[in-house]
Amino acid sequence: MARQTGLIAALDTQDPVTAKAWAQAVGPSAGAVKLGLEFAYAAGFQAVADVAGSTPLFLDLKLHDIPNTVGAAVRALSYLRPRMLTLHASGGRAMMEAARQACDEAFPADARPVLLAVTVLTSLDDHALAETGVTDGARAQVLRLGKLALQAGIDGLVCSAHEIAPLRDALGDAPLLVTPGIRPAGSQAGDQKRVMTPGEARQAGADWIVVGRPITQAADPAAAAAAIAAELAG
Ligand SMILES: O=c1ccn([C@@H]2O[C@H](COP(=O)(O)O)[C@@H](O)[C@H]2O)c(=O)[nH]1
Repeated sequence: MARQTGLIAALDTQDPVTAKAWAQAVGPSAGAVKLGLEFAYAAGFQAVADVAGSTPLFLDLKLHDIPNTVGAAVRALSYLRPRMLTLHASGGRAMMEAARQACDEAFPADARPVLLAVTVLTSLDDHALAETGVTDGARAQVLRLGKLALQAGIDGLVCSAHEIAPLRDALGDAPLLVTPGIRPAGSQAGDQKRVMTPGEARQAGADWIVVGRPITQAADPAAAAAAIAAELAG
């Protein structure tokens, strides 16, 4: 059965007014807004809540620390009621289990966020990954960390669209697959290395694509988001 692919708009800025304007612009096209390290560090967590408003919040904090600290952090941010929350799979099984346990304890059952484990950042190619000591390539590492994350009770994975097919072969249909590194045809890749277009990611079977600068740096962010949503609709 064909999967539906939704758009998450990454609102990477330090300015709450800009973020709010972008959130309104993408509202008709995006299923969630993503606020992350840049915005939270610059503007604070109350601004995160304000910008998201009633739009589902993808809170991209990429937690990565010892299990006790990550569990405590998850409890501390539960008041924000994120719909999705990220952590790094490379933090290990115990860290991910601590995050899952904290979610189960700190959130009401019907408001538990979807926990997403970042496997290999989409800004890394095989060469950059080898410099960190992982020498068998991004695909193998995504599969390794993806399996570990699911064993630890994580709901879904952040990966590039290139890894969707091998992940589905290995892990089946259940895990939610969320793919940044998305570039509409003709747009700049910038620091992203493992990229696909929105249409290619949809064909590959992404549940969600994450798109930032191709929307936020466009002359008309609302039109850019609408064009991506149309490409996803096929
Ligand atoms: O592997 C990852 C994990 C997270 N991201 C985040 O997604 C957006 C992408 O923004 P673009 O401007 O479309 O490149 C950004 O917020 C990253 O922090 C990622 O790119 N790759």
